[in-house]
Amino acid sequence: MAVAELSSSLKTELNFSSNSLFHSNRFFADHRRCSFRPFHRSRTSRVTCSINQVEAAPVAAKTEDPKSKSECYGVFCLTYDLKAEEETTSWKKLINISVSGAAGMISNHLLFKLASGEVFGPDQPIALKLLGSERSFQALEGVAMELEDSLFPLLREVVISIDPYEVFQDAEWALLIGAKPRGPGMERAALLDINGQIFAEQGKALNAVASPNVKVIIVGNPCNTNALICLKNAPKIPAKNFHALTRLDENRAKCQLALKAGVFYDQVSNMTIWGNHSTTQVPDFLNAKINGLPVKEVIKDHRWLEEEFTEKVQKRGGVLIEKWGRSSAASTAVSIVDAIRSLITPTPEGDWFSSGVYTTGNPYGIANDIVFSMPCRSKGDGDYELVNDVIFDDYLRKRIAKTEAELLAEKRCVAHLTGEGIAVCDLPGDTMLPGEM
Ligand SMILES: NC(=O)c1ccc[n+]([C@@H]2O[C@H](COP(=O)([O-])OP(=O)(O)OC[C@H]3O[C@@H](n4cnc5c(N)ncnc54)[C@H](O)[C@@H]3O)[C@@H](O)[C@H]2O)c1
Repeated sequence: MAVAELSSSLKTELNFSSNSLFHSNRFFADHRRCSFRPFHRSRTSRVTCSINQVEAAPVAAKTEDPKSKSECYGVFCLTYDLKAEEETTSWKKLINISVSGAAGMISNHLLFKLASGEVFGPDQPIALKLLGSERSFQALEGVAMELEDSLFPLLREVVISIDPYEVFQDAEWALLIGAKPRGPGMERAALLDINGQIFAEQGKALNAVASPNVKVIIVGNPCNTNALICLKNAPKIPAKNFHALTRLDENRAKCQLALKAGVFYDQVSNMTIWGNHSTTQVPDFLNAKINGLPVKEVIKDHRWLEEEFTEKVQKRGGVLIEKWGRSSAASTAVSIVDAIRSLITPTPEGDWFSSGVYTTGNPYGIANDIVFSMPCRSKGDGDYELVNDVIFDDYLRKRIAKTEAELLAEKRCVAHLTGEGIAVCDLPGDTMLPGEM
């Protein structure tokens, strides 16, 4: 490049930079008054944009010529001149929700549920901070465009980036979905390592920039061990705040019991998934209830419960992949919504829900220092407590021991990512399903 060209290019860059800064500051002032920020494209590989949404009240939209603002994007170029008194006073304080793997299939369902208000409520404005991989960045822009076109009043801000430190800034919820799929012939140990590294990095980023009480739901597989890696790399965040998603398994188990008993699935309660989100998981029919009665009193076919039911739930994901040609996305998104709702609304009296949580001093005698799915209850404050009144029999104990052994082996296999020394991979058999566990 000729010197003259170079200097002109640099000038343009500098102009762009100071221009962006100017817009940023100006709009930030607007943000404080009106609770929104405009799109801003930085010169790095990251793009940050913020959706401007306004309350339903008709307000004059002050538009500048979109073409004159090269850094803004579609609707983000509009600056709505809301008067302070027109602010929606009934809305709660905005919450920051970070989602990784935001251009993936699960997120494609989940983000629209979050933005619509069906998860956090119709008076809860949200900011969505979306993390993608370098490869999926363009698709992430497509996601932002679709969110933009959906005109969700509660969606106040959208950030898209490939930098977890940017996306997790002040996150109050982190929904970690992005992970590499298990390729054909890939060893489980290799998957644990590849995805473990992603979750180690994201744990560090959460530790550095997220809200200290951020609630983290790990969906990307193998989710229990990814959750363990993530929490070990985020020592400032309480280990109790990390969850591995086993709610889809709980939902699947409820559905199978309802089908067998000939009742609608809302009659099935107290369903625990014990252990790993893998084919060693234990759907607990001993403690589950149908119409308030123990399952074994309603379904007399105990052979079906022990053999067919358990295997059906364990392998449901694999069967679905065979039918669909891809892993479950919509029902997974629904189960993430269920998992969040279970933490922000009080658990109905006598019932519980399943979540993969950190084992420390649990009442069931399960090994400490792993992430294990167990029965939980919540007061609706984002926290949970373990349920005490569950019973065990030999069948249940034997099955639980198997899934526990698998998780302990997975833990040894990722010791290099949890700061616990040299990894030793002695995984017991290949129990996970390809593509989904
Ligand atoms: N726990 C469960 O119940 C459950 C159920 C279904 C699927 N899953 C798992 O969820 C994960 C995502 O499933 P999907 O169907 O949405 O997959 P997908 O392949 O459609 O999407 C994953 C996205 O994550 C992105 N990604 C990869 N690495 C990333 C990183 N380091 N940071 C940010 N983004 C990254 C990819 O580019 C892709 O866009 C998979 O690991 C899958 O096995 C878990």
